Amino acid sequence: MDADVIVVGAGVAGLVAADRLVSAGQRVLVLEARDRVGGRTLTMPVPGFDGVVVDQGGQWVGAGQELVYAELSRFGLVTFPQSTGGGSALVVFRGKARRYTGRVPKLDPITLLDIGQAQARFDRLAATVDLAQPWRTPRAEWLDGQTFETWLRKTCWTARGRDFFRTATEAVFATLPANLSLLHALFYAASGTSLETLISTDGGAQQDRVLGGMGRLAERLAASLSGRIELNQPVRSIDQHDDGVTVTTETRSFNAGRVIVAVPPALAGRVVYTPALPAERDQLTQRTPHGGIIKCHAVYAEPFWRADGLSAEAASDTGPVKVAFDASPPDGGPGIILAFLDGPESLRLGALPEAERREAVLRSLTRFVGPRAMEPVAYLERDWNAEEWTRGCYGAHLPPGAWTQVGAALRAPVGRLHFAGTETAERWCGYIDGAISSGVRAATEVLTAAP
Ligand SMILES: Cc1cc2nc3c(=O)[nH]c(=O)nc-3n(C[C@H](O)[C@H](O)[C@H](O)COP(=O)(O)OP(=O)(O)OC[C@H]3O[C@@H](n4cnc5c(N)ncnc54)[C@H](O)[C@@H]3O)c2cc1C
Repeated sequence: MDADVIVVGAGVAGLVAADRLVSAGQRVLVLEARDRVGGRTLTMPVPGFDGVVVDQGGQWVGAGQELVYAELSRFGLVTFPQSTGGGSALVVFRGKARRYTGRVPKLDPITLLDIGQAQARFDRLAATVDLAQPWRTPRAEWLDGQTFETWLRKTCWTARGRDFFRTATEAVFATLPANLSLLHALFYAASGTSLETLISTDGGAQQDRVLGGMGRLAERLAASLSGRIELNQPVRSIDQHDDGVTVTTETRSFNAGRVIVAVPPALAGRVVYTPALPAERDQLTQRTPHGGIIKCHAVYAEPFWRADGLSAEAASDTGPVKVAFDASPPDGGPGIILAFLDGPESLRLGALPEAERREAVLRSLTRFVGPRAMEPVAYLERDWNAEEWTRGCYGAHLPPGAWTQVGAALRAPVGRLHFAGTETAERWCGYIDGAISSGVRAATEVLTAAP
């Protein structure tokens, strides 16, 4: 045996699972396809600015994500508020830009009333979701038998109200409401407290950033697992037999007693299993598509928008950039704007030559902070749709029928195989907090499983 337990995937979920198993005295080996750890978290230096970094993957930690705060503080990593620079946020709706402070964007009263009534109905339904077993939610088949878009068309009184939720859905799920089952939208929101929490900065999921970057968390976890992680080892097949499991990568084979597969379900479905996994599990992995994200950072000599009373936090109902934030370092230095290309826009722009995409992104940012947006001193982007070992972000979403028909296979172990990853989390599904809890849960499953 090469290890008691092999963990496939060195994202936060896999690293946390390995960490907890090692603490419990298990011999662990982590196999990672990439040449780095961290998966969907990745901190990169900004060229030309010593010590300045940007997070090209997951970056925020927010209200209710106690597991992330605890894990960060264990490694001495500190956070600072997203809203450091002050200034007004901006909403560009129907071509009209409006500044606002606080939580509620400045829209006309009828639209705000409509958003309020639809959100209240959504919250009432979300409160009924069984987070551990969404398919057991009251009226689960009815909720799962329609898309979020269908529900919005029935529920919102105004086109503007619908467009608000469409923009919010793209920002949160990186896909259109037409692609989500209503049950999934409700589950995901309840899993992260509420839709409002998911779209909010102060008191919400975008509350704090990590000094030095969120990528440090995976680096610290990996350092404490030193010698137990093999990089550049894409797992191609997993064979279960009477006395253990053989995991085969492109170049080597490894044996262990049990395996934790800590990769998103769609990618887990590309591994060849012997014997074949139960049909329900295979069908699940066929029905967990990813959203689409290109995360872009435009770097300027200074955060010039602050002199205009702007925070660089902006949302728009038209793209290509629909959501932007200030990503400048907290202690002076360059000004950095983070711009998301999400959903179908990310696929469309991802197919363009880099220079054209950059031009489109910067032009889009001029709507938020003016013409100086066109003259960055540096520009970085990461197309997560094109990344071989992610293939779209922020994570998986479930289309109609998937939760109620095959959802039970999401985290059910199969023989000596266990499943982790943020997609399997009950709380903060899709977020780093969910990745942590899933790693802890899978490690506990292994430790309590019959030998
Ligand atoms: C642009 C972006 C912004 C985000 N923003 C936030 C945020 O602000 N806050 C937040 O909480 N979350 C955010 N997220 C989501 C968050 O990053 C993820 O939920 C979390 O990192 C997922 O961790 P994981 O370990 O479950 O999966 P992953 O990080 O995807 O880890 C899976 C690992 O498995 C590896 N792998 C895949 N296939 C194989 C194979 N066959 N063999 C071996 N290894 C394999 C991958 O390389 C990867 O390292 C964001 C994500 C993205 C992409």
